[in-house]
Amino acid sequence: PIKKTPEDFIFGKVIGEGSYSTVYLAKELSSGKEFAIKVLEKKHIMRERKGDYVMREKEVLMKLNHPFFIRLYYTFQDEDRLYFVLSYAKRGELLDYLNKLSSFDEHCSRFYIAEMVLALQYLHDLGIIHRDLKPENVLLNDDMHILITDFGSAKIMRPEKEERPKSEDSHGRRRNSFVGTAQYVSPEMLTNKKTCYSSDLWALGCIVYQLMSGLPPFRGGHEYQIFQKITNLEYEFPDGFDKVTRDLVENLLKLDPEKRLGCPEMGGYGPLKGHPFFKNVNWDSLPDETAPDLL
Ligand SMILES: NC(=O)Nc1ccc2c(c1)=C(Cc1cc(-c3cccc(C(=O)NCCN4CCCCC4)c3)c[nH]1)C(=O)N=2
Repeated sequence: PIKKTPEDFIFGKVIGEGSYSTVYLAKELSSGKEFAIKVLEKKHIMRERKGDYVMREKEVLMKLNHPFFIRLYYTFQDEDRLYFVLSYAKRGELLDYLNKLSSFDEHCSRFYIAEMVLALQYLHDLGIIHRDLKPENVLLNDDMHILITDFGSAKIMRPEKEERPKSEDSHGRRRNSFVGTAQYVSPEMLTNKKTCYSSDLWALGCIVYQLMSGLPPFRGGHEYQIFQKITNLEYEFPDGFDKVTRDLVENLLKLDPEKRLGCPEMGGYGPLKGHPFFKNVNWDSLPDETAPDLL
C-alpha cells in the first residue's frame, strides 16, 4: 500500500496533548473522513529515550481489532515527526461527562463498566496489559460506546520472557521504571514494580467507585499521600453507596493481585462477569445496544 503523507490530511484543532505527543483532529482529503492524528516529535522522543514506548504503542495498536478500542489506520513519518492516524472519538473523554454530571446513576455506570470489562477481557486474552487505564483514556464514539486509547504505557506479556526477572536495583527491586497515573496505580506497581493483568483490574475498581461517586477512591494533595493510601488500602465509601456495587469494588481493590475478581488466579473473567452488579447485562449484545442517555 502507498504510504500516506501529512499532505493527505487537513489538520484541525488540537484534541489531545501528552508528554510526548499532540493529537489533532484531521480530515483526509481523498475521503473526507475525520481522524485523530497523534504526532510525536522525533527529537523529543530520542532525547527522553521513549523510543521503546512509541514502538510498543504501535505494536499494541496493530494487534487490536475490537469495537471498544481506538483503531490505528496508518502510520507515516517526515523528517521531524512520527504520525499515528487513529480513530476520532467524536464525543471525547468519558471523564468530561462524569464531571458534568458529578456522578453516573447505576444503569449508566453498569453499561460503561461492562463495556470496560469486555475490553479488558479482549486485551488480556491478547496478552496485553494497558497499565494506565483511567477515565481520561476511555473515549466515546458518536454512538456513546467506549473507545479505549493510549497504549504508550502498555506491556505485552511474552511467555518466553515472562519467567526471566527484569533487571533489578541494589535492593533487589525490579528496575521497571513505569508507574501509571497516581489515583489508579495498583499497589504492586508501587511496591515491587511487578506488572500483571490484575493491575488493570485494580484500575477498574477505582473507576467503578469513581463513576458511582464522582471521585476516585484514593485522593490526596501530593502523589506520595495517594500512594500511601493505596498501599494501606485506605479508602471509604460515601454514605448511601450501593451495597452490590460496594461488593464489586471491594473484590477488585484487593492488595493481593491474585485475589482480585477477574484475575487468572480467581478464575478469570467468568466470575467477574457473574458478579451481581452485572446481573442484567447481556454481554454478547453490548456493542450493538443503544448507549444510555448521559445528558
Ligand atoms: N494518548 C492518546 O492516544 N490520545 C488519543 C488517541 C486517539 C484519539 C484521541 C486521543 C482522541 C481525543 C478526542 C478529544 C475529543 C474532544 C476534544 C474537545 C471537545 C470534545 C467535545 O466536543 N466533547 C463533547 C463532550 N462534552 C462532554 C461534556 C458534556 C458536553 C459535551 C471532544 C474528541 N476526541 C480521539 O478522538 N482519538
